[in-house]
Amino acid sequence: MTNGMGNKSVVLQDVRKSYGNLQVVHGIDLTVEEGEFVVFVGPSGCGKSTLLRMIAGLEDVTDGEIEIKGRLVTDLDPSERGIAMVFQSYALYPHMSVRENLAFGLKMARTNAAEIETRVKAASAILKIDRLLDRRPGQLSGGQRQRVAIGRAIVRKPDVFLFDEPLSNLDAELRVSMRIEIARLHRELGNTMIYVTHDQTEAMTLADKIVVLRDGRVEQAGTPREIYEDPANTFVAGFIGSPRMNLLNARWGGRGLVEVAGGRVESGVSPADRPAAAAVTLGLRPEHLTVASGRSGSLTARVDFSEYLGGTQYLYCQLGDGQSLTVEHRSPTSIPAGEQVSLQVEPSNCRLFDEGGNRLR
Ligand SMILES: Nc1ncnc2c1ncn2[C@@H]1O[C@H](COP(=O)(O)OP(=O)(O)OP(=O)(O)O)[C@@H](O)[C@H]1O
Repeated sequence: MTNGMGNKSVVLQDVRKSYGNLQVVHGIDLTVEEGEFVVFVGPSGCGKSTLLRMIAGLEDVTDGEIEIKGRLVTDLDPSERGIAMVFQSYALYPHMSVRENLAFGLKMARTNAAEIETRVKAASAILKIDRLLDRRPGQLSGGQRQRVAIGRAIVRKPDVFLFDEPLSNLDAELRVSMRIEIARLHRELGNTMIYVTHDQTEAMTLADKIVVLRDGRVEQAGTPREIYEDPANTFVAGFIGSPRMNLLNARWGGRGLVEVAGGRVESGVSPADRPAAAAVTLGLRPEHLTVASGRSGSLTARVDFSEYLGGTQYLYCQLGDGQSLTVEHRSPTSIPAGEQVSLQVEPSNCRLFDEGGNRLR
């Protein structure tokens, strides 16, 4: 392992987890840098929470090693790992005041009273909950409870914050404001944070690095921009982005051309040794398709349904061969259902994948 490297905060080496005969995490290697905000994202059941709980020490590791700040922690108790975790359920003590909730962990760790007072004061100022200190959790809104839960993590001055879907019990508006609060907190504290969510907007907006998981494996890890612009496979391409990337069945036409639904699209990609007419998947993001005038585009589609959202319009279309296609249309003139449209795409915006779903470059 990387003892004493200093800039590595959390290192996972071939981490595996099985419940009985069922393996749910299949050998994950990951390095989280000091101060980095890393988001684990993926569909339900992909193993995000299990992975986070293994880092926290709340779940045994079946195989592999976990290191935090240069220290091997695989077999240490949660309290010995220098981490603090914030749960979706808040996990506050209902019979204690906010002040007592914040102080409780420190009391248990025999921190002296003056120090507890200082830390509680500092944390409640950061989270703007100073005026709620004498209330009980039952007298707080959901957002305020989550602030207290985060405050309880802050007072412990952990090396690493672990968040398990902390905003999923909040309503849509509150989620947005708490998301911004968490981003601000990260900027102010500068700690390493690892955050689990199935919400791709949270992943895109909060992360320095997104780790996309599926079935207990890492599909891709990278900056939000890398994940969005340079997806490694059709799973990542389809998972991140809303509305999702169009993934069209197509055939390789040679010399950069892709044949799809009777049209030919210049893909800008020329993968070596692709036999002519080999099946490929053409990935086109809705915002990269533009409605061309007349028939000058490379694809023709019929608009089945359209949604007007003010600044933009989503066109749900069908290609000649029945494949569906979503187009994000940004123009003052809206296009009604039933219309035939000619669509154009820049070669630099085409993403090509092989039959196994892996990216062709
Ligand atoms: N105690 C357990 N016993 C058996 N299987 C479990 C146990 N806990 C989790 N699993 C299984 O492990 C897999 C990963 O679960 P995990 O909770 O980590 O997924 P997740 O990605 O966090 O999903 P979600 O977004 O739904 O919370 C799932 O298939 C789940 O059914």
